[in-house]
Amino acid sequence: MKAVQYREIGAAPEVVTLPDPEPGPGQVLLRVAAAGVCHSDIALMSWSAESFPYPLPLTLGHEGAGTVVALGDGVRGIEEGDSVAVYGPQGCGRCVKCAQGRENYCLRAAELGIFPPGLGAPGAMAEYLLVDDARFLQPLHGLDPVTTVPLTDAGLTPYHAIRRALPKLVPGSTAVVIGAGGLGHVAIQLLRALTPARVVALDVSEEKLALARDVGAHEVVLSDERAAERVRELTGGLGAEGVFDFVGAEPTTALAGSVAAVEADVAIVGLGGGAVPVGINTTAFDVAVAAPYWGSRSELAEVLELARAGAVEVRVETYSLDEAPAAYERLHAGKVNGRAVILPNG
Ligand SMILES: NC(=O)c1ccc[n+]([C@@H]2O[C@H](COP(=O)([O-])OP(=O)(O)OC[C@H]3O[C@@H](n4cnc5c(N)ncnc54)[C@H](O)[C@@H]3O)[C@@H](O)[C@H]2O)c1
Ligand SMILES: [Zn+2]
Repeated sequence: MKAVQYREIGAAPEVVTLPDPEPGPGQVLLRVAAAGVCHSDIALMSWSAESFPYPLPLTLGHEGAGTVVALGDGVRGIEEGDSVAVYGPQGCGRCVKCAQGRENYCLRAAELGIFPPGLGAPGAMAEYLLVDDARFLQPLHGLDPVTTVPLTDAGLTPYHAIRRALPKLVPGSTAVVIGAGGLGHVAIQLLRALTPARVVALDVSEEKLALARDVGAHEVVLSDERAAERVRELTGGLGAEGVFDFVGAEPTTALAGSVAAVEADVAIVGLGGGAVPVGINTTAFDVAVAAPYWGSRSELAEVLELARAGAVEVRVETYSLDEAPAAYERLHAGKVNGRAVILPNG
């Protein structure tokens, strides 16, 4: 089969030919219909050899959806021909987080060498994907795999972050979304569907601001040195009760801290390495700052239900497997509008 691999530290991803995988006991083989291109992969591919956490070569793609084509011994409850989305986080299967279906917070998995597809284990940017356990598969029930696949990360991650902040997002409140990219443009829609908050979206690109407006942001603000002041003005000087930073770099985490209202919930989702300056001497007391990671299995099921109800619609640009390296370049250059999705089987 053909697959997209990150093979060498600092090199661009490459399209290679690999043996077709076969399911072992308990495993499920998918013919991949769609694989999402996430900015986290770009962060990952910028790490040094010393800090790179996974074995190379690595088949990319931690957002995957496809059709079940073969079942390993002992797999029950799923049939060949089923169309499914893959829940990415993996767990040890024995800790409290795993029992709760919150494999995203299982810390033992990595210690045991159990990794998510595309983030340590072979990922979805290939014609076929092996999934270790049927409990990580969620039926699509008629959803289009191409527009649904980003929901496994670009939908699930903002959904998890927003759920934490729901008690703060009451009528009259404001939610700020920093970065209206793959995750951010879904976050805006989730905020509109789940909360009465006024949604203010920020980005450095006018095109992304147009997309943000198109998917439901009430206000858009260019993310420049005047942005904090603009957001403060829009909130009558009080700041926002929910702040979601999908960039996470120094300028945006500083912005996130400075637009937070008293008792705000600030979620730093982007992996840009910035920190939020909060303290008792700032204007915002009792701000809670969190760095949420991905989401739970039940939250993925909930996000898929929202898509079925028409509450979220991912904007996608589609590419063939051979075009995947070019799709990563476009994402790196900030040119992807919505989410880039690879179609490994054409
Ligand atoms: N915590 C998690 O579980 C998790 C999961 C998935 C992705 N991520 C991270 O979330 C971030 C977003 O991922 P994505 O795939 O949506 O990326 P993306 O490239 O699609 O979107 C990023 C957006 O941020 C905008 N942007 C860049 N600099 C900005 C600035 N200074 N101010 C405002 N906007 C700015 C870009 O124009 C772009 O629209 C990445 O850092 C990614 O690694 C984290
Ligand atoms: Zn991701």
